[in-house]
Amino acid sequence: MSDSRTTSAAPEPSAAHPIAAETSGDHEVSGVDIDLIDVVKRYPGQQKPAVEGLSLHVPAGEIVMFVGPSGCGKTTSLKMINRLIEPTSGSIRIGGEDISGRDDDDLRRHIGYVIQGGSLFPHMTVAQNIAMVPGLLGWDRGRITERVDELLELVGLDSERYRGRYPRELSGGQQQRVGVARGLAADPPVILMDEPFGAVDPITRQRLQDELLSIQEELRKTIVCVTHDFDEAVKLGDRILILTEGAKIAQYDVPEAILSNPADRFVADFVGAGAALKQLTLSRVSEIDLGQPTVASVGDTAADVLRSAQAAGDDSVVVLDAKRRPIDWMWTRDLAGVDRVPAPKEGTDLVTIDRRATLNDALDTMLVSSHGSAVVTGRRDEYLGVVDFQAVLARIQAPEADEVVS
Ligand SMILES: Nc1ncnc2c1ncn2[C@@H]1O[C@H](COP(=O)(O)OP(=O)(O)OP(=O)(O)O)[C@@H](O)[C@H]1O
Repeated sequence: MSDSRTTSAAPEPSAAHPIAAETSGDHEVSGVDIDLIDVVKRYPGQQKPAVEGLSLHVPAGEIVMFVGPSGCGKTTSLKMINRLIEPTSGSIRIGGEDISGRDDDDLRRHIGYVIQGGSLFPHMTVAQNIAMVPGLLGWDRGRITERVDELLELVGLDSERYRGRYPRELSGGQQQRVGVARGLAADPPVILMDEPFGAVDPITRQRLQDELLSIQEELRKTIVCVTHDFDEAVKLGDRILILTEGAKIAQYDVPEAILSNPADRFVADFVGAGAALKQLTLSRVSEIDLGQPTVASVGDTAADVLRSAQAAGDDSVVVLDAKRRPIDWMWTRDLAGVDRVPAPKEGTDLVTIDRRATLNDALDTMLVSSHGSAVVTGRRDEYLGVVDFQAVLARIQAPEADEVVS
């Protein structure tokens, strides 16, 4: 069953600032604790409660993933945290404050909510969608404009280009990014997500997940996220909550513990036969020694670049832009006949991987790369190096990886 962390006592409410930031260690935690105490939800006309007495402690600044079979009560449990659904009994505390006493509209303005597809208002621009909650909270115009630009940047969209667009003028992945920006807009300490990346293709999904991890590294919100995808839960979750029918806790623990020590047969079945392989999802690209092939900028003298590449024994060169973001990955043979390093050809879309991506993601990306390896980026897409199969294998076979891949 659940570990001791599921039943810690709820903190005392602070009368002055019930939903305020906490600090822990080196990192500023902007999230707050969430506590569910014996929460029951019985829908009218239903024989059995959808949620039969859920008690749960979500620590400030962590991502907790809710998983479990269809109909087990994940979404009902999530929506009770922002009172989109009212519990039949029990209590919920956010930052120590019992939310039943709060005005529900006001509560929802202080809790981010991100759902599948972004659910943007079609008649509003990107900027208007993001600005909605800050507007309702009475922020002044200048502060809102600044915030919209900052958030678009944070979710990887160029503000100039996208702030005036309507949702129909965006791809599914971009709409989802705007949905995340909107959820973060008023800087809420708590963000609830329901299948946030369910509607996008696997590569976009992977990028959005990486971006969420990157944002979380900076902001340390408390995030509760429902997913159908167990791999996503392992990748994103500081903890995973596995529920059975009636939102009963089958196991609540860190991903490593669930994978290596499932609490019972139900969890073992749920985790599935590929548990050892899934552990690849626990290792990140950032743990790997990256290769450092020759780099160049557009316009560099080709002969100089070739000489450096040959001296280093490289058969390819990574081309960076002025902000050190990778834009092309050329074979040295293609430099032989030119004077200067050319700009990437029209339509070149270099596939890169974020350092927070998992080794599973890295293997997927390498398989579609013509180089058989992948260019790795860090904060704000800055170039870090290159990862190849040998490096991934070396990581998996390293002694310290034994407990990860057993
Ligand atoms: N408005 C409602 N009225 C009556 N029953 C409902 C209502 N909403 C949900 N239920 C029932 O409550 C149970 C839990 O539903 P919930 O949507 O929370 O499950 P879930 O785990 O999120 O499911 P899924 O993974 O399929 O989205 C289900 O049996 C569902 O049929």
